[in-house]
Amino acid sequence: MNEKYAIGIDFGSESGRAVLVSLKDGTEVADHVTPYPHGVITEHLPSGVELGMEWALQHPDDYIEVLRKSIPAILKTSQVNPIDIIGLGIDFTACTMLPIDKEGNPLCSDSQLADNPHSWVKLWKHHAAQEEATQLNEIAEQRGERFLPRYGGKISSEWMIAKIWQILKEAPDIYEKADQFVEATDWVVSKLTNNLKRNSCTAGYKAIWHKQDGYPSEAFFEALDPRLKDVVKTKLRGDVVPLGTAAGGLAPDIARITGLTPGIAVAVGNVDAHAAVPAMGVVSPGKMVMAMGTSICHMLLGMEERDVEGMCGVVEDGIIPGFYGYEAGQSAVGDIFAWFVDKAVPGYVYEDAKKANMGVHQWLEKQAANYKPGETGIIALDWWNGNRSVLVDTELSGLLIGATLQTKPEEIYRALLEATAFGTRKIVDAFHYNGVPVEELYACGGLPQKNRLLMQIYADVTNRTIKVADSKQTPALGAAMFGAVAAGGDNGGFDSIVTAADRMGRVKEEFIEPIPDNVQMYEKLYQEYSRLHEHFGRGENNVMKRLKTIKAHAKSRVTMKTN
Ligand SMILES: Nc1ncnc2c1ncn2[C@@H]1O[C@H](COP(=O)(O)OP(=O)(O)O)[C@@H](O)[C@H]1O
Ligand SMILES: O=C(CO)[C@H](O)[C@H](O)COP(=O)(O)O
Repeated sequence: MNEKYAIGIDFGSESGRAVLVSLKDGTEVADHVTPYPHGVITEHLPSGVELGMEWALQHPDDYIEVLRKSIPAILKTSQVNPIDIIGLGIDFTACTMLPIDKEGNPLCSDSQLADNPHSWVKLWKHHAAQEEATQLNEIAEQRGERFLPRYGGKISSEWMIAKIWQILKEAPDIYEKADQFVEATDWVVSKLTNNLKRNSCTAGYKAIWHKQDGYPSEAFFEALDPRLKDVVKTKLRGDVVPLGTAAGGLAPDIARITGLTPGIAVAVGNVDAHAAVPAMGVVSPGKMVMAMGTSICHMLLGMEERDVEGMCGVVEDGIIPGFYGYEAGQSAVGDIFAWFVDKAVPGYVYEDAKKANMGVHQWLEKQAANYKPGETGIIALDWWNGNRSVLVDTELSGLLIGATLQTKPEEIYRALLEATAFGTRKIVDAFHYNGVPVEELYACGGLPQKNRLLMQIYADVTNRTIKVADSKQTPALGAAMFGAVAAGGDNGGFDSIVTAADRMGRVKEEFIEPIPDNVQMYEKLYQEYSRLHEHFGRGENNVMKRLKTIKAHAKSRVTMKTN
């Protein structure tokens, strides 16, 4: 039999990346990135319609553009015969969701509805449904809903039900017109196969679905809003199927635009961070996988269902069959560094970086590496995009403390790197001291490849060894592995994701080890971080929320004046 291959496509926040991998050993034969033409839509729709605060949308055509561009590109570079490509899998940011009509078309592609922002794809980091999430949590708590502890005590505004409820409240006509609400990962798979299948991973982590209990009861939805009573039977209808299941064969029209063979197995959708776990060879407890990019998702396997404060969720078989999959996360990490570089760095840094033939991030990293832990005298809270774990509050915001007239940009940059590491330490501790041990860390995503100082700080702050992915596109590799599982062992693929991980998953040989002196100093700084975390994060001082309210009032007064 010829060597067999699979394709994985990782749909990120800014771009989609496809890889073609050999099923012999997971070698990435070719990869290609397609930036989304419309990027993340935060201020106004392409037609000019203005968006509110905390909105983040995407254009669904951009996902199809990734298929159209990246698949032919990897076929061309690799020169692999399409006959030997037996499976395809995708992973996506989540909860990234959209309303579709009866034919499966996004409502925003209807010109009558396109000017309504609620007809568009809501990206995971759309945070404008916080009011709904807060109310949902209050009602769930009053009713003693069993699902709440499985989500660390709080359902996030990033997730499906809060987003659907926001649509219902603010655009009841869009809610009415939506035949279904779907995760973007399931929608793209439906375009690939002409078959809409809901995957158990996004349903479990993002839509409060449980393997034994199903979705929350009608009575719960009715308590939220009587109009939501039958939302599960109507707009969330359809079977929920396990990861690695084949959604169907590749549709002929997609085969035509991509150059792939019609009918090859396409796996049901998956989530980016979750797909990365088997791609690093992680199929057992004790190993926390961090998908480190614009944000961080922390993934961990456990043998039993435990309550952990502020985790995003625990889902049986949610990552690897046979285990409880735990997820937590930080809603901004690389994005915080990007904010600093784009919006707050003085011009001379750009000039010096240019003279040194370096990027601004690299230049700042090099300067920041000259400081010892504690030497900057500053500390930050990493809440530039709210807090996902353990506080689960998107209304929180950033804080920098200790700056003086002598503070340099590289010191602030270092403090921001450290703040994100402290945020991860909170998450590690929350699991480790609540019966889900974390012995070592595994890192993938863009950041471990880009910033060595950041990775050393993470090892020092958490006092744990970090193993780094040996793949350029780890989630896409994982997605390809699920594609090969969907194809099945008899067709040259695999019978289980564990076998696929054994053969194809990998990490680099060199590990990042904590440095004992740094560990000691960071322990002190972490205590300071924890004090600030409790003070500003648990209601002792709600200044961040008050500032947001003042801002909203001030903004509405400006709008009134200009109208
Ligand atoms: N040298 C660097 N050090 C730290 N962060 C960086 C560096 N270069 C880019 N970044 C940040 O990395 C993030 C992109 O990460 P990446 O994993 O490539 O993307 P994504 O999260 O969309 O998958 C951006 O937020 C960017 O600001
Ligand atoms: O919540 C998620 C997964 O559960 C998002 O997909 C994730 O945070 C976005 O990832 P990235 O920053 O790597 O694009």
